[in-house]
Amino acid sequence: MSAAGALIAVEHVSQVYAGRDGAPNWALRDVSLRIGRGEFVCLIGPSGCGKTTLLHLVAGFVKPTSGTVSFAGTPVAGPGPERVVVFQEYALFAWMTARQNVEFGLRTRGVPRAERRALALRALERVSLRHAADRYPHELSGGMRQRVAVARALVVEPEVLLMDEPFAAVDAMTRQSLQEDLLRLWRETGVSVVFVTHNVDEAAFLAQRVVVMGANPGSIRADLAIEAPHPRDRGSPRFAALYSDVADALAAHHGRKAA
Ligand SMILES: Nc1ncnc2c1ncn2[C@@H]1O[C@H](COP(=O)(O)OP(=O)(O)OP(=O)(O)O)[C@@H](O)[C@H]1O
Repeated sequence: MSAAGALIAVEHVSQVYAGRDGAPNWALRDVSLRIGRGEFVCLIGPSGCGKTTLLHLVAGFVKPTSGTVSFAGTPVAGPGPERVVVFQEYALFAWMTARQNVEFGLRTRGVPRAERRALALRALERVSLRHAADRYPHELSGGMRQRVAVARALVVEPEVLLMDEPFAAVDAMTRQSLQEDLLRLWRETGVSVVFVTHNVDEAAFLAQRVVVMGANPGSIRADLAIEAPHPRDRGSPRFAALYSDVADALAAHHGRKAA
């Protein structure tokens, strides 16, 4: 994929912060990554390897120390509705109902009230939460809150969802159903997904491509194509093989098996 043909093109990006001792901390060093339209890519790696930094560069929250980040052939100069971020948790406004939270992004874009309402309800329907539209975040379970966050992200019809460990804070059963829902929404909308996780099972279940990162300096250590079609059956020998491929790539670069 050429840089011009890629939806997201990260070219020789480094991001340096001042460390505690004053020495440079290479959150990312010379990272290049191209992601195509409609791809589902997981970024996996140990704490501190720069996964969130990379996501935030694509989101336009920060500018790289050096190198370039482009989206659809144009340099990223700041956040935009075509690139929305879904955070791990607590990203909903506590004083707004589920529907008002979903409407928020549309309000800032000047969509008229009646249309906003209809679009928000449709987005909540897509995540099976139409019935909870008038509830406040504290009246929703963790899984429901993340469904609202996904509806809020999708309602603006982004080209890419940038997801930062979005399901890390919920229990295992809820997590699996959120993963299945996300795959369905990805299929239905054609949106691209860049999904940060620490979890090998999650990457093996979701991704078409797993980008393995390492720390000190933050960099890409392996880029694995996962060719198995969705839905993937966790009980199958094929899934066990996928899981091992991802775990082995992580272990090869970090000297141990991940969870
Ligand atoms: N704003 C900042 N100022 C200073 N250092 C930062 C900043 N943001 C990130 N870092 C440092 O950059 C490195 C990469 O951080 P980042 O959060 O991107 O890693 P990560 O792989 O997402 O980690 P985790 O899995 O723990 O969330 C870390 O050493 C972190 O301390």
